[in-house]
Amino acid sequence: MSNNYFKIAVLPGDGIGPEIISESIKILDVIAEAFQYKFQFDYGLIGAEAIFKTGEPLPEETLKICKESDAVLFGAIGDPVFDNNPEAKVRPEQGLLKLRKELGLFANIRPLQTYPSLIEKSPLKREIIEGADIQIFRELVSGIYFGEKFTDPEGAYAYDVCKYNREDIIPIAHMAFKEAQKRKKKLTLIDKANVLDTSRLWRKICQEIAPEYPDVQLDYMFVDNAAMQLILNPKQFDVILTENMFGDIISDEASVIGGSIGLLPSASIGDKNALFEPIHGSYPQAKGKGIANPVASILSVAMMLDHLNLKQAAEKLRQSVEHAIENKYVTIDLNTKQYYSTSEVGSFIADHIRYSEKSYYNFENVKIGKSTIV
Ligand SMILES: NC(=O)c1ccc[n+]([C@@H]2O[C@H](COP(=O)([O-])OP(=O)(O)OC[C@H]3O[C@@H](n4cnc5c(N)ncnc54)[C@H](O)[C@@H]3O)[C@@H](O)[C@H]2O)c1
Ligand SMILES: CC(C)[C@H](C(=O)O)[C@@H](O)C(=O)O
Ligand SMILES: [Mg+2]
Repeated sequence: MSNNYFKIAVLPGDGIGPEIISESIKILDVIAEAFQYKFQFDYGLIGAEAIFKTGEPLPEETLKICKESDAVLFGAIGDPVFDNNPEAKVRPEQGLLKLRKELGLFANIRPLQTYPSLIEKSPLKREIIEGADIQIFRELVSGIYFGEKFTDPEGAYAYDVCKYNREDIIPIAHMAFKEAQKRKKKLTLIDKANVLDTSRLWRKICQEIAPEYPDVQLDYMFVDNAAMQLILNPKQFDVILTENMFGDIISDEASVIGGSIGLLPSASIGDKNALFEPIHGSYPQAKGKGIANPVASILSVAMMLDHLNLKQAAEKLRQSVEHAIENKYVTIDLNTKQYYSTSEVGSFIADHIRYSEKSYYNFENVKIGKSTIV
């Protein structure tokens, strides 16, 4: 791999997945041009679309493309056909879970921030959310999602086992401590240690590791209280560390602070591979309507650029997203009176990158619509 050529596996998936991924590809095309990189896009089937076409939620070919990539760009999966049928044995979500496991993506990082012009869009009060800035570290390949499961054929009972090994916890705990060191030096482990053995193992291991990070304050919070504290006083959090299912739930909740789940990106990191996806799902009600917010996917691209060490491009992309948001160039989830389509928002961000990247286009002020690029 030369340092300006990258193989990107692209898995659009279901529902709004293809629409938001198109915008991310639009952005990557502009970044390639502006910064002189080359991205090779290898598309793969996953989720319901893959089941309909191949019978498998994660075809071998898709897994191969992902394993050979420098990064995976993932849209969303899930379809009401399966959501509404509890008897379905083959399900779209199995594709994503298998992919995470096969690629060893143990750490799912979900950053949350607020934007000044969107403060009023959150149902929470300004003084509560203004300045909130949280990084959630969610363990992604163990716990109840991956434990033994069983459904009695008669339908009398079913179970899902939640199991954690030390080795599942140690690497992500170190990552979270290191991230806290770079930030406000506060790490909150969210668990249910008053009830669950697995949670007590998480606490024990975090206590063992903590002395290696003497500058980081390690706090604990039970998940039920955390669900309340997140919307009562989100600014008390800096870095959050938690297990798989708690992380899934509290990150959707945390998205309310930012104004829309359509803004929240994520990075799923393993030792060899990495995948970038919004935290939201396939939002099937919006499929094909051009109303989905593409920003979560576009910011996932920014996380991907960081991961590929293309820091300048990542920074430019984030600035361009902020520029769109500050200029109220947003989808309907963020402004029901004046809004733009999925592709208009993507194009606005792409144009801002294109025309403001002075190293490539040597001019200072270009007008796009009502906004001046500076
Ligand atoms: N990573 C994934 O692919 C992923 C994540 C979550 C859910 N799912 C799947 O998605 C399907 C739908 O699940 P759900 O309805 O619980 O969750 P969802 O995230 O798809 O949608 C929940 C709500 O969030 C809002 N929303 C989501 N994405 C948005 C966007 N880009 N722009 C604006 N608003 C947005 C909408 O109001 C929507 O009704 C299910 O099949 C589920 O399994 C997949
Ligand atoms: C679709 C589902 C398997 C997935 C999860 O629970 O991890 C989703 O909710 C997410 O947050 O990425
Ligand atoms: Mg989720």
